[in-house]
Amino acid sequence: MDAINTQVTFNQLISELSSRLINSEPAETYECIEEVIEAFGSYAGADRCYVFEFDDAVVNMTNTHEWVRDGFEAHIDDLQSVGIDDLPWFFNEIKTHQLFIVNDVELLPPEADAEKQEFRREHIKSVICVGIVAKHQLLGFVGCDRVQKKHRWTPEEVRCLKLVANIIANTLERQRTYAELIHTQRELEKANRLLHAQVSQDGLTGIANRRAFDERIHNEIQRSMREQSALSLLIIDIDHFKHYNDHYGHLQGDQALKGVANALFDLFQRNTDFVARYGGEEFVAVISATDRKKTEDSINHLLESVRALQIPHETSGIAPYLTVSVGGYIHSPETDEDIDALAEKMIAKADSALYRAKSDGRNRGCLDY
Ligand SMILES: Nc1nc2c(ncn2[C@@H]2O[C@H](COP(=O)(O)OP(=O)(O)OP(=O)(O)O)[C@@H](O)[C@H]2O)c(=O)[nH]1
Repeated sequence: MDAINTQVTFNQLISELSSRLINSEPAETYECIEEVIEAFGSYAGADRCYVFEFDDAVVNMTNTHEWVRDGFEAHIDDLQSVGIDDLPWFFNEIKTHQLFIVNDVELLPPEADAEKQEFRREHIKSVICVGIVAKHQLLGFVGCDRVQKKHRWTPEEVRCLKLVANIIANTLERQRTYAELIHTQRELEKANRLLHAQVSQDGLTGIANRRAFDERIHNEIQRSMREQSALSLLIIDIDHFKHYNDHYGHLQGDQALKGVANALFDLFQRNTDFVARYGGEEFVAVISATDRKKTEDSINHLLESVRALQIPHETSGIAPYLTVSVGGYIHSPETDEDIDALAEKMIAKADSALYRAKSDGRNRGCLDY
């Protein structure tokens, strides 16, 4: 009667644990497996119950879960990354039959000498292990030991341990699939970030391109509405760049564009600043949380930093080196302005200020507000 009661209790517990495992989050799975082996260990009157997992190459096995009866020695720390060659007979049995039953360690055959020595070292008298197999792949095994005295494993205990191995196999398989899914998801996110960086970057100069500018100006307009702070937009255009190209050649023209882009990039380093190549020999800068004085200072700094590059431009007619003209517009937003319309208006205003700077003799800036 006692045996029947024990069996009923075990079956109930295993059924509860397997439904918990089905619904468990990956973080809870570890704990659930510990409870499953504890349930089996208690049911089978074992002194120790454990799970080993093989590595991908199936050359090493690691004790990943262990339950020990109170007062018995735990071995999990000694049994990390154990070579399967250390226990060849055992491994062959598990691989071939997915089952290893020893009622009396002292009666192991001579070819299992390595196993006998190991079991003696761990004071094991009887041992049973069942392979954990998922999708025809041997992932590891679950087993238990009797240390105090020998035990003849019953067919019912074998059946129950096979059930436990099956539950663990499904759980590990699910965990692996989950880990693979997370890995794939991370790879995709990384690829997307890279792609986004590529489509937002200007191929020649390496700074942001017009597409990135369009996105940024919209975000900055939203921010300036939220924070009720002024926003400046500058359009920067290289003076007489056609003459430069005609005189020095297109390749050197490219180098000059890179030089100007780097100088602008170095200048607009604040988090709230942004610079992009707008197209051809035109650049744009967005300055957030600013005011008229700060914007004028920025314009003067950038005119000066391009002059300071001292890129020779013999055919400029303005200076012996490369210069730029700047058109700027500073806007203090109302709360409910149309963002697209405002972006267009800011570009048009900065563009007409640039036109004035060009008409007034170039190598200078004009700011509208
Ligand atoms: N090397 C090089 N030149 C470019 C590139 N993109 C545009 N350009 C040249 O930039 C020049 C722009 O000429 P324009 O629009 O007439 O302007 P500009 O000569 O600078 O005259 P202003 O702006 O009025 O001072 C053209 O000669 C284009 O070929 C580029 O990627 N590389």
